Amino acid sequence: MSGTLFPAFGILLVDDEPAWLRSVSLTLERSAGITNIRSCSDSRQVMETLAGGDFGLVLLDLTMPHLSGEELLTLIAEQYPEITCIVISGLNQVATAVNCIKKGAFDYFVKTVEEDRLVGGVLRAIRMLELERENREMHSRLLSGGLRRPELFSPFVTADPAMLTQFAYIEAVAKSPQPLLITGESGTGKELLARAAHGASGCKGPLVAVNVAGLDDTVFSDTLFGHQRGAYTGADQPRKGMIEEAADGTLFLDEIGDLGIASQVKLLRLLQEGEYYPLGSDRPKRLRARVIVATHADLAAKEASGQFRRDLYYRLKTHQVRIPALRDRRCDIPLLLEHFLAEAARALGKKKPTAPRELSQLLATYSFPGNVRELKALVYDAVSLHGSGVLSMERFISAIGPRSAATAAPSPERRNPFLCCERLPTFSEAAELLVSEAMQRSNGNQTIAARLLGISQPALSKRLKQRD
Ligand SMILES: Nc1ncnc2c1ncn2[C@@H]1O[C@H](COP(=O)(O)OP(=O)(O)OP(=O)(O)O)[C@@H](O)[C@H]1O
Repeated sequence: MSGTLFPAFGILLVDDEPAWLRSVSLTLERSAGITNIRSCSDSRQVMETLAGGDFGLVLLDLTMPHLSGEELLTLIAEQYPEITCIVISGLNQVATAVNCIKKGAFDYFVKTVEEDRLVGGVLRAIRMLELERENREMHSRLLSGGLRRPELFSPFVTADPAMLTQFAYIEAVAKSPQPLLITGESGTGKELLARAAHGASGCKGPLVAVNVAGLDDTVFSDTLFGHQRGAYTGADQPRKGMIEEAADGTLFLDEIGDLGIASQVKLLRLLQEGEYYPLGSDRPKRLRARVIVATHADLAAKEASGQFRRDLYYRLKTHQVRIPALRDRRCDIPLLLEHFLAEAARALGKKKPTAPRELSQLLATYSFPGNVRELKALVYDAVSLHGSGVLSMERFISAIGPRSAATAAPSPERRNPFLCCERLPTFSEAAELLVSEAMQRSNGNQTIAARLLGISQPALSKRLKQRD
């Protein structure tokens, strides 16, 4: 839904009857928001027109003076195999239809067919072409391995290959009118990524963010769809909905996993039909914004337990990116630490402090349930208390200590590490193993190893001496 034209490629209508061209063009625009349309009433100009523009789809009349639709179908298939043709004929003849399909037509409609079926066929072709384009784009992106516009992702500090792959994916699907689903734990950067996706879409309009968690169905409808004056008691003034505010831009719905079932139905209808009714109005408005949704929740699990509608889930996950948790991309921790130290020092008007070596080691053992946001807050807190010289570890130790990697809630498979041991180790064997593991994880730093083990540093030192 970039700019104002949909789809991103052109659709050429070919028919020798100008009245029919006007009527189809109007139908496609009114019922499906299709605006990237050009018409041609002279069959001899079709090939020249195709040569001059970025066309993806041609709607072709069969019976025309000079060149027939079937002749054009053959020419287009030869010279522009990437263009899809739909034949629209005044005749309902099975043999002709079969012949056209054999020549490569995507579909065949009779002019008297109901509008809905024709529009449905055109939308199907658009969807297929979009998927093909995305596929090609992804393929070339993977082969070239680079980003087209790396500056869009510059707010992200990362060297993680999985993150960089997600950026390439975001660029590949940037112009798709289909929704984009961003998942990831709280604080991983979902909103930051939504902003990058908005930038990559090239849409001229704004990004309008709405946190839908906790909105009841009426507030949800009012916020998104707006209302007319007098729509309900207290609606003294008309109100534009967020969908309208986001026109030609992006509507970002955060915390989508917490949306109630009634509102889920409304969102699905909006995405399927591309239109909505402001409260109190019986005149539909078109959705002219791209929709990006984000959640920290496990939508698959919510769908399985009946808390999230399956049809909406499938619709939303057409394009999906998952941002890994910070603990799963530990190589980013030192980079983010340096970045936030410099950023916090700038913001607080201080000289950038030097981080002690042990700090990186301590952070490397921590599970960061609040992800990047938590690391950022920790660094800002420490820098704000900092005087001069080397940054103190104190704030980090007091914040991280009680919830460090060793004491964080264990995952189910780690709850009992002895499950697979046929013979249980003795107390002293288990203690020895624990000490070795802690020393390894802390790179030999006794202060950190002691914290991991939940004992004091002198107690650990005594144990280590006993080993020697
Ligand atoms: N890779 C990164 N580099 C730099 N800053 C980042 C990065 N990831 C996240 N941030 C920063 O961390 C903070 C949290 O990011 P953001 O709000 O996008 O997370 P979120 O996943 O949307 O969180 P929530 O689920 O709680 O809404 C922001 O200040 C953001 O700028």
